Amino acid sequence: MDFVKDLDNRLLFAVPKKGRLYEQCMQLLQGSDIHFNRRSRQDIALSTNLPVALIFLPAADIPKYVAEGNVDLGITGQDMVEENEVTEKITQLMSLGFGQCRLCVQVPVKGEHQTLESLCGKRIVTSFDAFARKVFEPLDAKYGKKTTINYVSGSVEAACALGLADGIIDLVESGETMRAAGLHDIHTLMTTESVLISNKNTHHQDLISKLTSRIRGVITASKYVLCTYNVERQHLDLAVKITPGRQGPTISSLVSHEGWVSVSSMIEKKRTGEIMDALTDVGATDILVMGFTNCRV
Ligand SMILES: Nc1ncnc2c1ncn2[C@@H]1O[C@H](COP(=O)(O)OP(=O)(O)OP(=O)(O)O)[C@@H](O)[C@H]1O
Ligand SMILES: O=P(O)(O)OC[C@H]1O[C@H](OP(=O)(O)OP(=O)(O)O)[C@H](O)[C@@H]1O
Repeated sequence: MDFVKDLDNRLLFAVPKKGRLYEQCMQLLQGSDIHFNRRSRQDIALSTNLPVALIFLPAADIPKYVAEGNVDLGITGQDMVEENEVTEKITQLMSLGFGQCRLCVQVPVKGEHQTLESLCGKRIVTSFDAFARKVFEPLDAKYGKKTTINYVSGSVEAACALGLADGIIDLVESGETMRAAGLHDIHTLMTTESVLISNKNTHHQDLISKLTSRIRGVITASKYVLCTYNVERQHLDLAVKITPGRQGPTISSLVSHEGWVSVSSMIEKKRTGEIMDALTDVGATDILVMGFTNCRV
């Protein structure tokens, strides 16, 4: 296939080729009806139903490609955007609600250096060397010291045990990797999650709006469920307070039961149990909760 020719006029959409964000990105693309066939080991896949080409890249490189206009749209971590120092050069379209973790300075639990000041002038190992410089350069200037910052691309937590570092800067989600390495965090530099970003001068604004709206629909659908129930009209006010909906509930009369209405409302998925209990308490019956895979609300 002549990819260069086939890429002409397509929106180039960079997604992580592996790692922590990969699976959820693939689910997001599927939910957004962006169809493609990716052949084994190929890093470019043409969409079969939209003028889009998916470019599979390391998450760490995506912010630069987007900022420089090599691709139009991308999914990566907010941490990667800041590490690449391109926050001002890209448009951040939306947070995607996965890949949530913290970027932390970590040291051995029983180590000699337990504060940033104490680490100043010592050795730091990290994949986030720009962040590390931002933290330690001001301290170096203040204390007249020179902190050594060494870049590694992965398994950062091993550095202290190997005697290569006095502290590290890396991501923490559950904290399992950190604890397994005998480390604890002494300072959080940022909290992060995955983000959808675009190039500021892309010629594909209309298509980006369309894709953004599809992706927002999938994310919203994952957070909400549709709740329907019947309730006596005299208790409707109480019930509506429990399920106000995003823009007010839909209410229709129940022809077969005089004085009763049927209510349908979106509710937050994580509050389902609590809401069903409260509806039962105000006399609602036939309470049904249904998930949906996509929406435009
Ligand atoms: N443990 C985690 N929990 C949640 N999100 C994470 C976690 N680790 C990384 N991320 C997010 O995923 C992004 C990519 O990290 P990941 O470790 O997958 O990178 P990678 O180096 O491309 O992959 P790999 O580790 O497979 O080489 C990070 O920038 C961060 O935003
Ligand atoms: O707090 P936790 O839930 O244990 O997650 C944190 C770990 O996840 C990431 O690494 P990943 O497993 O993606 O591999 P890597 O070290 O090769 O980047 C990150 O770099 C930490 O090592």
